Amino acid sequence: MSLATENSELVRENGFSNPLNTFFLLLTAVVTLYIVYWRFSRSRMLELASKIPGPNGWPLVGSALEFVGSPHDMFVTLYKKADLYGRVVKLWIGPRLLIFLIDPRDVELILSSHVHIDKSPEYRLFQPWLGDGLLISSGQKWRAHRKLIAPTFHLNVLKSFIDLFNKNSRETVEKLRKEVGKEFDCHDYMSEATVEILLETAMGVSKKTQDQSGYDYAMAVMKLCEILHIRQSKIWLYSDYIFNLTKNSTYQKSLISIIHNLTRKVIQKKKAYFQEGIRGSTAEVPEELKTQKYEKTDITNKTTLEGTSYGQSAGLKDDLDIDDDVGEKKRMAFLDLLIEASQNGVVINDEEIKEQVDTIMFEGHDTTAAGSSFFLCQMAAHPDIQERVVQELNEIFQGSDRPTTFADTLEMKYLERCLLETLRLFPPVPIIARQLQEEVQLASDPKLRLPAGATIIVAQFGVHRLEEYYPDPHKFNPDNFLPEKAANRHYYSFIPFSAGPRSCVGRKYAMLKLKILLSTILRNYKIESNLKEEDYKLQGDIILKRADGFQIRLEPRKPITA
Ligand code: HEM
Repeated sequence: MSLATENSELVRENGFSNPLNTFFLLLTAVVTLYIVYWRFSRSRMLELASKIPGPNGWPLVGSALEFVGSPHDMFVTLYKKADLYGRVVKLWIGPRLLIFLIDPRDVELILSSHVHIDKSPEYRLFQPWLGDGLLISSGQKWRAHRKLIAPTFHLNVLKSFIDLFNKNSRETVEKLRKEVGKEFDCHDYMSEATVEILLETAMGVSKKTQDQSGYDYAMAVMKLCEILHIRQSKIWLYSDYIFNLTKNSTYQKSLISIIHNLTRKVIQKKKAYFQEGIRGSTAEVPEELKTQKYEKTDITNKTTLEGTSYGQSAGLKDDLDIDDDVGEKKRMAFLDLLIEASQNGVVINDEEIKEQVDTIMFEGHDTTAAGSSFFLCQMAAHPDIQERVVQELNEIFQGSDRPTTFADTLEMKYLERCLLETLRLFPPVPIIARQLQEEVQLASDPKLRLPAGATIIVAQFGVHRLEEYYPDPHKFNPDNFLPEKAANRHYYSFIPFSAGPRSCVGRKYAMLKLKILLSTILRNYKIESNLKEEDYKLQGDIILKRADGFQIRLEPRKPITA
C-alpha cells in the first residue's frame, strides 16, 4: 500500500471515529458524574454501614456470589455469617445494604414502630401473585385494609370455626390412614388440610364445591415460592427484563394461573351465595362433630387469654387483642365481610378483594402447614414429650371420641407449650424485612446507627436461639414456655408471628386451628422417626421448611373407627 493510500485510510478512519469518540467521551462523563452523585447521595449510608460489623464483599456484587447453591446451602451460609459477626450484621448484595438484627432490644425498635412499616423491595416479587394485599401494601391502603380485616380474626369469629376445624382434622386423620407403618412426608397432608380448612372457614365455601383440590393449589404455591426464592437470592434475576427471558418466568405464569383459578372461583361462589342471602360458611358439619352440646358454659365469656396462648409474648398487645363490644357486622368471617364492604365500593373494590383472598390463602396455609409438620417431627424426635402430650389429652377426653371444644383447647397447656417451642426453634416465617426510611440508633449499641435506605432483616430464627433468653437454646424444651419463664423474658425474644402494628392477623386463628388439628392427630396416632432435630436440613425459601422432607411414621393409638 502506497503512503498516499495509507494517509487517505487514516483520514477516513478519523472522519468516522470522531463522532464516536465524542459519544464515548460524553457517555464516560455522564456515567462518572452519575457514579459520583450516586456515591455522594449514599455517603451517609456508606459511612454508617462501614461501622456495622459484616463483610464488605466484592466491588459491585458485594457478597451476592456467596449466596448461590441450594436453598439449604444458602440458609447455612446466612447463619454462619450471623455466628461470625454477632447480633448486628451487614451484608452488601450488589448495591443493596441488608442489615440483620437479632437483639430483641433492636428488634423492638423496628417492629413496634408505626414509622418503619414499609416492606422491603424484595416483596415486589410477590406482586404478580398477591397484588397489593395486606402482606405487601403500605401507607393508607394497608391501614384501611388492616382495620377491615383484623376483626374478622377476632376470637368470637374463630369460635364459630371450631366445628369445621374438628371436621377437617378428622378427615385428615382418615386420609393419613393409608400411610400407617410407612415412612412418608407429612407436609403434603398438612398443606392439603390447611388449604381446605381455610376454604371452609375464612372463605366460607365448602371444599366439595371446588373443582380443584387443595393439594393442587398447595403444590403450586410451594413451587412458586421456590422460584421467588431463587429470584430473591440471585440479584441478576431481580430485573423483570432478565427474569422474563428465563424458563422459570413461563413456569411462574402457569403456577400463578393455577393459584388464581382457585381464588377467583372462591370469590365467584361466595358472591353468588351472597346474592341469595346466604351468609357464613356453607360447609356442612356432621351432627356428631358439633361441639355446642359439649361446650362448658362457664368459659363462654372468656374471650381473651394471656398472650402466649395465642403465640405472642405475655404483655404484648396488638389490634387482635382489642376486645371492644363487637357489633354483628364486625363478627363476620373474612370473605363475608369483604364482600359486604365492597357492596358500597368505598373501602375495598373487587380487585382488592382478590388480592386479599390470595394473601390470606397463602399466609394462612403455608405457614401453618410448616408449623404443624415441624410439630409432628418434634413429637417423633421426642417420644417422652409426645407421651406427656397424649397423657394430657387423655385427661381432657377421658377416653371419649368426642370432638374438641373451645374449652378443651384452653386446657391443652402442655401441647400449647410444645407448639410454642416448635415455633421458637422453627419459626415458619424465619425472617421479616423492612425498608428503612429514617435513621435509627440501635438500642443494643448506641454507637451504631442503621442508615435510611437500608433493608432491615429481623431474623427470628436467630432471635429465638439467643442463650441469654433460652438456656441451651438449640434444645427442644417445652418448659421454656412455663408462664413464669415466659413472663420474665424480653417481649421481643419470641416473635414467630412478628409483633406490633404489622403483626400476623392470623395468629389466633393459627393457634386455635393447630391445637385442634394436632391434638386430633395425636389422639389417633403415635408419631415415630429415627431422626432428631440436628439431622434436619433446613431451608428458608420464604417459609422455613425441611429440605430433606418432613419424614415421619405413624402407628395407630387405638383401633380406628371408620
Ligand atoms: C404458624 C402460623 C403463622 C405464622 C408463624 C405467621 C407468621 C407471620 C409473620 C412473621 C408475619 C409478618 C410478616 C412480615 O412482616 O413480613 C405475618 C403476617 C401476616 N400473616 Fe401470618 N403467620 C401464620 C399464620 C397466619 C394465618 C393462619 C393467617 C390468615 C388466616 C395469616 C395472615 C397473615 C397476614 C395477612 C399477614 C400480613 C399482616 C400485615 O402486614 O398487616 N398468618 N405472619
